[in-house]
Amino acid sequence: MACEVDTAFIQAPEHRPKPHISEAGGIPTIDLSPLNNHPISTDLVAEVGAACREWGFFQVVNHGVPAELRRAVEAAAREFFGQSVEEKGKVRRDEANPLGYYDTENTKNVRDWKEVFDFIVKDVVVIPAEVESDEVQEIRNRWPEYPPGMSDTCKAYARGVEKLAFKLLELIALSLGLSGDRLNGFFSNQTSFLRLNHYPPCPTPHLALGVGRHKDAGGLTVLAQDDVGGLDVKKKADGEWYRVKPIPDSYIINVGDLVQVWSNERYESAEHRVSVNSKRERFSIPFFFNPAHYTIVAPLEEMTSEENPPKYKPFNWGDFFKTRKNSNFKKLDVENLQIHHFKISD
Ligand SMILES: O=C(O)CCC(=O)C(=O)O
Ligand SMILES: [Fe+2]
Repeated sequence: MACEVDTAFIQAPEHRPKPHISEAGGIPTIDLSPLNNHPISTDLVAEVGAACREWGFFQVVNHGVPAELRRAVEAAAREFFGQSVEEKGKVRRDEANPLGYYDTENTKNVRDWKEVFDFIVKDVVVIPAEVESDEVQEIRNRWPEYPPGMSDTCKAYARGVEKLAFKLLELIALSLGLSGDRLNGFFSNQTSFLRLNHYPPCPTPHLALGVGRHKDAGGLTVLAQDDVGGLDVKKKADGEWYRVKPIPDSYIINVGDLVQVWSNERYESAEHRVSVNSKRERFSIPFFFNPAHYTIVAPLEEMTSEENPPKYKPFNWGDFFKTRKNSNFKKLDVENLQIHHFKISD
């Protein structure tokens, strides 16, 4: 990455990070150890519900993902990104296959100060070949030669966070007054993927962002961050940005756009972004828990009534996902696709 900042990275003044961001009164931390008891404690369900309503974000501790799996994948990420761009470029993502290494992603048409490596949990995932076409395409992981065993390390970690994601899906369903397994059916042929994020130190952290402000498009996200910090979440109530304080071995959970639609806006996906700094590189690993490509997403019947009619028209997840991915790849002159484009006006 160039040392002088390229204008492609420069955020419009209103989106540049402010130097003082509140660390106090941030997103709630929830202890998941009551999950070991049956039935699931109603206090825990209520805590998850309150966090989803107020923030759309929370951290979890005692989540059951073995720490060794996380250590191993963090070490692999460090080794992989430590190589030359030429080496990393051997597993570069392209338009035909969105998996692998990538260092020129745009969020809302501004370039992010980061490099990433994307992979899927299973060996193959089916997505639409083109937007609004019946043809499908199989995508497969691209694994680098170095570090050795990276595919096994990444897959073992993925299976661990996937289990956690299913537990969270159940808690979220219960917190909406639904049966615990109500949302599971959407996730039987997942398009979930994981991303290794590396944010190098940035000479102009006041002008650029590691990831520009955005909402996650899928079901929910299970994120591991290191001890550097930089993730900022916008709170609905006051519109301010709050920095998420790193808690060792915890996970940061956020509900994505699909939960917003399924719940008919009882929960909303929150805007977030990543600030960078000039001194320390930062690593993070999100797991994006996404449904099967053919899922038709619409407010759940149980979440709507005559007084509370559906706020969204049904849409196809595969098309939405594919359109969003294309916009990360290319710089567009228009706003990229967002769920508000499916909103039914009041
Ligand atoms: O690095 C982080 O803390 C968050 C990254 C993120 O929001 C994303 O990749 O969608
Ligand atoms: Fe995100």
